[in-house]
Amino acid sequence: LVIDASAGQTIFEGGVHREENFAPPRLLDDLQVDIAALGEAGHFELAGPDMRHAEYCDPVDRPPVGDWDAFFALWERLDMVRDQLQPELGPMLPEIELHYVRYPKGGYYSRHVDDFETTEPRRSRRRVSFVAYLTPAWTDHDGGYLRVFYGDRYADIPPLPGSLVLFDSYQIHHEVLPTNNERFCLIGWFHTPCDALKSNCTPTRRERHEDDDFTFGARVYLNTPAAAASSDL
Ligand SMILES: O=C(O)CCC(=O)C(=O)O
Ligand SMILES: [Fe+2]
Repeated sequence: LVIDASAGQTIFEGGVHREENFAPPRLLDDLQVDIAALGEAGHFELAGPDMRHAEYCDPVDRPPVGDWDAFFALWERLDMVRDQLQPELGPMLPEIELHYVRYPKGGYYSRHVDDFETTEPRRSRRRVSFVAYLTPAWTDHDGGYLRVFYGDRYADIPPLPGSLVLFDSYQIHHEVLPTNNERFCLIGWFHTPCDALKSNCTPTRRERHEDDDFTFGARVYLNTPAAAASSDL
């Protein structure tokens, strides 16, 4: 197991799983080199809407700079996480949505959810959100906590270097509190396949899947590798 065995159950129940030292210190060092090189190459771009103040970069489709092997090591570990979570959370596509994010001093991200109802047809939707925190050092004074909401209560999660945080993309409202220092992370989403013929696949009522099928509300998605392989994000 690449993360704690309790992770799938925690996420299934609408909790937040935190895994400390997901990226070991040496990998963290190399990832910082990678991010710095991509920054110098001008590969980061400001996110559009003003609810967030951060810059994003595609770590996969990149100019030939940085430490690809370090990024790839993190990507592989995340793919193992995806594999580990499938028995509890249902099938998730091998294509993973990924961004490096840089929050400058004063950066933030207002309260939001990562997946929401849509009337647009879609082939997959965000199922599990994850954030790998890649800032070299963090102290309480740096701020930039991830605030997660449970109804009218909340918890503040420190962006500890090398830690990984995972939660349900549809259920968990969250925000990034203003950071007092530059803050780096790799964020991304594991997608679940949708029935391409239906307009959307928003879960209305959650049920635990059984054997090879899993159910969100009224819809059943078959766990067939062929279906997963042919979908794109
Ligand atoms: O930076 C973080 O801790 C979370 C970012 C986030 O919520 C998002 O990009 O959707
Ligand atoms: Fe988010």
